[in-house]
Amino acid sequence: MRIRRRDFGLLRHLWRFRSYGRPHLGTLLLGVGLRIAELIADLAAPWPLALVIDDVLRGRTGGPLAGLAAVVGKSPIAMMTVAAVALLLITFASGAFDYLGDRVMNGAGERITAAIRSDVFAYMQRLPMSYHDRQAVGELTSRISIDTSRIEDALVDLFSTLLPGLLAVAGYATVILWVDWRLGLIAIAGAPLVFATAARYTRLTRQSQRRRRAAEGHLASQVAESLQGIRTIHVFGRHDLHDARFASSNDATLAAGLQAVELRARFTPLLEAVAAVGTAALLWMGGFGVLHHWWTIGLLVVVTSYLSNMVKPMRSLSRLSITFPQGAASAERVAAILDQPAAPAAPDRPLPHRLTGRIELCGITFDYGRGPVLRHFDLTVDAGDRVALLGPNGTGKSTVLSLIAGLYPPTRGHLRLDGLPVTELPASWLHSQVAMVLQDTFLFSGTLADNIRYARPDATPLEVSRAAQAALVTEFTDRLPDGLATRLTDRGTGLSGGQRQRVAIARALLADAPVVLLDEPTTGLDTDAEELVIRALGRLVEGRTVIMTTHQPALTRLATRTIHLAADGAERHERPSPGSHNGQRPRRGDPAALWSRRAGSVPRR
Ligand SMILES: Nc1ncnc2c1ncn2[C@@H]1O[C@H](COP(=O)(O)OP(=O)(O)OP(=O)(O)O)[C@@H](O)[C@H]1O
Repeated sequence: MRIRRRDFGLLRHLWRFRSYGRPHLGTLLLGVGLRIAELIADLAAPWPLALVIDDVLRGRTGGPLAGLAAVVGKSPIAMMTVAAVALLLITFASGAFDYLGDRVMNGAGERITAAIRSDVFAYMQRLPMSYHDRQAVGELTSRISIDTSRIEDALVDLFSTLLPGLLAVAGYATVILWVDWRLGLIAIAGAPLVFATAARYTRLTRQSQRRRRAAEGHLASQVAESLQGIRTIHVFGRHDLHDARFASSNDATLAAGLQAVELRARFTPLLEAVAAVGTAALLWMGGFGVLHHWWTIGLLVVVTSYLSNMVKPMRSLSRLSITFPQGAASAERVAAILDQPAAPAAPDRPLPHRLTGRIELCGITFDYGRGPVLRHFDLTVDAGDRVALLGPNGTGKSTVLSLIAGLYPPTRGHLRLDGLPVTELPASWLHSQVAMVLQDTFLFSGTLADNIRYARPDATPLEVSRAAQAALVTEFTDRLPDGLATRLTDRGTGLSGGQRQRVAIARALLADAPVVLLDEPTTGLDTDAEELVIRALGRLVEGRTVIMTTHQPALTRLATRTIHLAADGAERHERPSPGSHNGQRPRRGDPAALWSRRAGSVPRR
């Protein structure tokens, strides 16, 4: 059998997860021991029958069980009783070892999978945003949930099937040869053919499993996308479009699944047919030998029984031609996540407890991979300044905020907070200094209080409730029977846009970060909701450095400066904000003054 480079590649992917087995090595070895014990019991199983046939029915006096006859006496009843009891004990022992072996192996397998899943999830979560921008949610979900389980199957099979299977086949072959080498040679002559058949199927299955997992991953991403966009589907009544997309992915998955089923269905009968050739040869030549008194009937029964028992581990080994390629294909998909370069670790340096909030962007160029979005962009924001970034759609306003929040590193240029390069700051510290309110606030399942506490898990209930009050969240939660303890369902459905934004503001207030980024926080709200959100924002921006992007003139009342981004992401025109008293910063401690002023029109080019 020719082993291709690609085979090693696939096994390499599976092999790299071996370290997860290391903490469970003792358990896995215990499992192997139990499998060996089961094998020994199985090897002993045909001998009571041989005893009855040769020593009781045919009255033989010699043979391998002569010693036993000397112990229990030659009475046929005594020998048959011993044979029957032995058969029962051996069968029970084999069953018990089988049960314990399965529990030990599969238990270790479950733990190994849980550890792999948890590490892959943690690593994937921390991968840079540029990676997540390119990935479909469903595809990643499928890798974490399904592919890790397939790795488990392969790793468990390595210990529970491959090692014991090889031991069993070798054990049976050795014992058969020991019982009578001529009978043994006849019996095991067909084994190489069985292995050649299994090897061929392994190759075919590997390709089929790769296609199948890719199709399943695509199907999962279709489902996830449709569920995320379910509101839009309902609004436009385009269920038919998504039915069609799903059907196309489903057909591909079905075709790959049917191909796998076909391969699997063909495999076992073929293997048994190959094994039957050996059994038929043994039956004919073994019977011939009995007629010529080369060996006894009992011995022929034992060897025939061994040969048929040998098919069991062979069938288990043949299953590996499915689970191994399946596991290898899945390992390749999971390894693709782990092979993504992680965000570089920040250098160890002393950091201030709290930034003053000065932000500098010098000569920033940024490219998502489809051409520069920002070119040589400069902006300096003094501590306590409130800057509104304005400009047409797609000019890179949100991108500027994402860069300051450390979500992407600039392609070129320098971005500093209080003189510290953002790309060299530890993510957890940076997020404690920069709070962000987005246009679409994502709320997680849990209570409203949990969602507010998301920014600062150690906040006390009193602090959460104060933040909720300041952000005008209590204005609507006071009318709910459970108040802040109201549970939100998946993604926080059940709250209006304005209510969600006020929860986001409470979150940011609780974070108490010196820098606040507001990315179109009032978009899509009606005038009343907008007014409430702006009132809440007024409390949030007080005493902090703020950069906001907005198309809503009302929000620019909170700004001290407005900056217009031009379409090429570089050119800009800077004006004092109309709400800033000729460019003077509004008085601190008087946010009401900010939202009571009439919104002035924002000067445009
Ligand atoms: N994650 C991303 N991957 C690739 N391209 C992106 C990504 N986010 C934004 N872009 C592109 O970058 C450009 C700037 O987008 P950005 O959202 O920063 O603009 P904006 O000025 O905030 O627009 P708007 O006013 O519509 O919110 C757009 O052309 C957009 O298509």
